[in-house]
Amino acid sequence: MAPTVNGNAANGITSRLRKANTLPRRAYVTFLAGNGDYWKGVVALAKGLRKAKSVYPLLVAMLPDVPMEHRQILVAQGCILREIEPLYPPENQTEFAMAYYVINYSKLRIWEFVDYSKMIYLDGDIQVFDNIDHLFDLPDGKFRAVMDCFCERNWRNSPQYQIGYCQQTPEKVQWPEKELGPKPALYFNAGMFVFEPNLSTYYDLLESVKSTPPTLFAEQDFLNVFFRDVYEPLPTAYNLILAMLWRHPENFELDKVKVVHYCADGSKPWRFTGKEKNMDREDIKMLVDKWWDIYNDETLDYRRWTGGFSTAVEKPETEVSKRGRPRYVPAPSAA
Ligand SMILES: O=c1ccn([C@@H]2O[C@H](COP(=O)(O)OP(=O)(O)O)[C@@H](O)[C@H]2O)c(=O)[nH]1
Ligand SMILES: OC[C@H]1O[C@H](O[C@@H]2[C@@H](O)[C@H](O)[C@@H](O)[C@H](O)[C@@H]2O)[C@H](O)[C@@H](O)[C@H]1O
Ligand SMILES: [Mn+2]
Repeated sequence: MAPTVNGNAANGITSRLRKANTLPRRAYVTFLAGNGDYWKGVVALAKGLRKAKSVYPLLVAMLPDVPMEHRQILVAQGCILREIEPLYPPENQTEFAMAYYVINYSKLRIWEFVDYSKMIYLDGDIQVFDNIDHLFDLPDGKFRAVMDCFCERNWRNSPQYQIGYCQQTPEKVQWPEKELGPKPALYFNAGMFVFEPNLSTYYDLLESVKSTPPTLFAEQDFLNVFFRDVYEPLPTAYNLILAMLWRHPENFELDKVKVVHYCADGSKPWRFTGKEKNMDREDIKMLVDKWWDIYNDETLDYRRWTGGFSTAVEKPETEVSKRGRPRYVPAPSAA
């Protein structure tokens, strides 16, 4: 039986639910590792999707090291937890832009979530301020994500940064084809992307990781090469990398931004001090406050949610998968 929803939303939502049982299954998915404080980002994301009236659940692909206390908090917020095995790149001497990026290869496990036909991946340091469910309706067969920016210091070891080239303003500094060869293909930020889980793609990814020497931006670089031929850029409004505020403000309108990615140094809202470079900007402080408004809004807590069907805590019936690892075959919430 479909979950009860308030008044007039009931019919629309219930009929959507009935259809959902026959239409392809869709969900948002994030990644959580370790016993640090990223779980706060996931709580805010679950509440933000509810506030934006998304009708799709939020899965959390989590490494085994996520402590029970954090798991319980996330389930209480309506998240669907799915434990994944870590995935590491080949042994290497590469200095990642951030040492912890090595765990981000584990994100690739989400291609195995083939009980969903289409998913939107969102980093735990992302917030969705406006409904983006319509992205699920875009044609299949593409990898959709927002273009990144090369101007921040953590790109200092890249050829782009060293010559001052950025794909956000390709006319400002021309790419020197003679000296450096063909211009780099369009490059996306891997903090948000629309994709289709698929087992053969998943196995290709696993094989390709084994033979691809890691580089500066770890799995983000890897994904950019792997999906190069099917990558379709999304507008900046769907993943505003905060550094764009001071690097390329002309490339977007802040009041039209739907998704904010708190990836600039010092911008993680749950540990914000305002002391790092650019963190004293009024727009940064406004966006961090907007994040906290959602995180602290108890009316958005799952247990109190009366705003309509959103992140379903599905009653899993275990089904032993081919590898004997119990996989959950979610069913629509019976609540
Ligand atoms: O200790 C950590 C570090 C990262 N992450 C996850 O990995 C994602 C990518 O890391 P991060 O967002 O810090 O990278 P950035 O986008 O800032 O480069 C995070 O959003 C989290 O979802 C995590 O769960 N625990
Ligand atoms: O493991 C590599 C990571 O690379 C990306 O983050 C970077 C990148 O966007 C740079 O361009 C920014 O300058 C930087 O701030 C930011 O941290 C993804 O957001 C993250 O999910 C993950 O893939
Ligand atoms: Mn991020």
